[in-house]
Amino acid sequence: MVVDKSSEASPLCCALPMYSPKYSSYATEEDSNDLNHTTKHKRTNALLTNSASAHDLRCVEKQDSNSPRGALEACLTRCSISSTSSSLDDPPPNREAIENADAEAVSKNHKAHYNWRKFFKHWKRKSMKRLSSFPPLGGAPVISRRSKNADQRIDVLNVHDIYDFQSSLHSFSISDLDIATDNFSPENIIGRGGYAEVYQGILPEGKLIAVKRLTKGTPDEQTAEFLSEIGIIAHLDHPNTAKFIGCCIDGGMHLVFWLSPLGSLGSLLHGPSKDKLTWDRRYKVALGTADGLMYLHEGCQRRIIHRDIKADNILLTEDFQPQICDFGLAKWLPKQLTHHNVSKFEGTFGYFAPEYFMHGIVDEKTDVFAFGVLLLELITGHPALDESQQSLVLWAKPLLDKKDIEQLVDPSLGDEYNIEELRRLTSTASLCIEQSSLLRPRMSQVVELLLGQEDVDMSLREAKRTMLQRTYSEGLLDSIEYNSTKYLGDLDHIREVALAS
Ligand SMILES: Nc1ncnc2c1ncn2[C@@H]1O[C@H](COP(=O)(O)OP(=O)(O)OP(=O)(O)O)[C@@H](O)[C@H]1O
Repeated sequence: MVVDKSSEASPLCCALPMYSPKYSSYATEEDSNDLNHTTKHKRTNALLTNSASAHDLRCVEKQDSNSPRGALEACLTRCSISSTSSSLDDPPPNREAIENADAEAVSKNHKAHYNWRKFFKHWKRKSMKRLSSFPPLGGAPVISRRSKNADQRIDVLNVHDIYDFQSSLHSFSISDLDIATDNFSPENIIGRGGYAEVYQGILPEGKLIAVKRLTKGTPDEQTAEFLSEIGIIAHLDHPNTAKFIGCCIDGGMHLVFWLSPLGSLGSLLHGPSKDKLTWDRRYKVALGTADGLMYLHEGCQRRIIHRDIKADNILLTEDFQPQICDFGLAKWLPKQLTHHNVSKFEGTFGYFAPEYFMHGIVDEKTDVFAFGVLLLELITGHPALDESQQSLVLWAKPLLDKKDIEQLVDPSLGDEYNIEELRRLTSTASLCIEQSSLLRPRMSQVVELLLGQEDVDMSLREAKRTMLQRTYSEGLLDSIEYNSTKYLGDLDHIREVALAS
């Protein structure tokens, strides 16, 4: 096997060629109800093939270095090069079993299984309490070729290397978590998502935790979700991102976070405790979420696109500091790429940017669009899609265009809001939900807009004016021409296809 020297060596730092198939059909929809509640979450998967088997996921994502899991797998594939001298005692994959199948695909599949089994087994064996699991993004260990002699022994990144990084992450045993959650008692369930059940728990020293136990899908799908999420969150360190403290791979896949005592913004905004969300707190949530998203897009070593920004994925600390959570769909975007094309259609209805459901395009601006919808939710108190599937964006847009902003304010706030802050929130929301991604601000501009930096607002509006002039003189630009009616039509079409399958 040849080591690909063109790619970086860190399991979390690979920059392999991008795989960008076009999606062709929409297949499944899962409803999930957040126990904290009320917002109806819908996740759709548009699949290249007609089933979402783990094999499909692996085949698609294995080549996708922008997925943290893909990058981790690429690293571990390299680890397998030295597996003959490994001290691990797993048997190699059974070659006979794959003879009658598509040899290449199945053998890749086996290798991935083998690598992950080996990794997890080794992880458990270390029986370490301190989990020094993943190297920091900047400190990529180097893959080196020790010899090119006949036996092709190559000294590559070893599983041990992955451990030799200091980290404050904790490796929990299943009994730790059983004790903390009272044997995963249903009474301790605080949230349910498309892939997981989340339990609250308490550590012996009295600290409160949230244990995300991956429950849906096949073991391979759970592994995929686990690795995708862990590949991102293990590197995050910002006041406005969820606080990941460790994991457990006994008896299933578990991610452990500090508990956010108020649960999700969605559960509060659309639940019985809505009155806690005063205007000041809403404004704080808007600013903090914008800061967290700016950190993901512009402050991390690699651009991270969250892909599922929504009220249910914003947790709240006891002082209403927002924390972005659920990085199961997140993608890295290498510097040299303007955007990423996804092959699977995933996310949440009501928050999709037009270019995402038209062309599968994912970049920072798709998150910006979703953030705009979130701002509208904060202002209006309406969900992104209501029970009759009405889109908040389409309801709010005419009012935003007419600057009839007071009509937008959540009636439960009465007159208890700051008109200047309302202006900032509505004008920012209006820019974020522009049909054309080019006209949407970057998150750093969003933060400035929310803080009242007029010049950003002016420059964005000037950009829009220029673009419109060009549009009329040079023929209509698709993105501008893509109007609300078409947006609604496409949204309906996608919904119909998803529900029909
Ligand atoms: N650290 C935490 N503290 C408090 N509540 C939490 C925490 N993490 C998750 N939750 C609750 O659990 C819910 C589901 O969590 P999460 O979104 O991570 O699961 P998921 O299965 O990945 O969801 P999705 O279907 O959006 O992908 C959240 O909306 C929130 O209500």
